[in-house]
Amino acid sequence: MKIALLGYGKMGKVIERIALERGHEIVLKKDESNTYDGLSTADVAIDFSVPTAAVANISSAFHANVPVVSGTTGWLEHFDEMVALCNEKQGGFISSSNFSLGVNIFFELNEYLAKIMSQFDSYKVTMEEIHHTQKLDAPSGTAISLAKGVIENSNYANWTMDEAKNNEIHIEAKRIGDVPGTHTVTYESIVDSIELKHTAHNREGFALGAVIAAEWLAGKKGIYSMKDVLNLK
Ligand SMILES: NC(=O)C1=CN([C@@H]2O[C@H](COP(=O)(O)OP(=O)(O)OC[C@H]3O[C@@H](n4cnc5c(N)ncnc54)[C@H](OP(=O)(O)O)[C@@H]3O)[C@@H](O)[C@H]2O)C=CC1
Ligand SMILES: O=C(O)C1=N[C@H](C(=O)O)C[C@H](O)C1
Repeated sequence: MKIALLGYGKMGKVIERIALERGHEIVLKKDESNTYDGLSTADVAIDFSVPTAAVANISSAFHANVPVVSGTTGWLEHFDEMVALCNEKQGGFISSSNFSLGVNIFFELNEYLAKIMSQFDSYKVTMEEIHHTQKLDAPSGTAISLAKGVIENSNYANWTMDEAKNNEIHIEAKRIGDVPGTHTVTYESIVDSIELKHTAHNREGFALGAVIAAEWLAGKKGIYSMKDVLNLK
């Protein structure tokens, strides 16, 4: 496939290496300074940029009739707009806060545990995410996805980074060194704790998942998620 990289930072460079290893061609490496020249020749655009650029990048791809795999986080208040544009252009779109196989398995475990724990008032759930000090957004998109997974399968109504009310999930965001991404979901009672934890050792899993998602999306129209790609529905 011909791939346009929208965002050529830490993730873009790992995605480039994995894509080339899998026999793909990179037709555009867009950073803040250059244009979208070459985008329309791509079979797919992979966006790992910054929260303030994702909407313009994704929109540009849909207007160029190029399907999009977006991993950028911190822009999801505009998600519905991008879905509407994708449908208007009859495009293809996969957005995920985390493309790694391990985290998507973690998402399933999180939802399963939330269903079980919703029966027991004696436990309170909290979340912690740890990332590198260069990360622009907080909490992480993965942590927000985890919180949504609990909310959809329990009596919790919202998440917060402040002190949580009874029906809220507290998310603690820590920024330490060059940590790739560690997420912990904890259910605490007065007698014990139950913890789910995912630790990324590097960015390989995120990048491989994004390239596999791009390969899966080829020729498809519509809005999909990693649940579709990994057949986890
Ligand atoms: N879904 C997933 O699996 C994962 C998602 N992410 C997310 O991906 C995003 C990128 O992460 P990461 O690669 O580590 O971050 P980086 O900061 O290393 O890379 C982002 C790049 O985007 C560039 N950029 C800035 N403006 C634009 C623009 N208008 N168009 C294109 N590129 C632009 C930046 O350039 P400059 O530095 O000059 O501003 C930078 O090189 C983040 O939102 C992060 O949360 C990260 C890992 C996994
Ligand atoms: O910025 C990062 O590095 C990461 N961001 C994503 C997120 O916000 O969840 C995914 C991963 O945790 C790495």
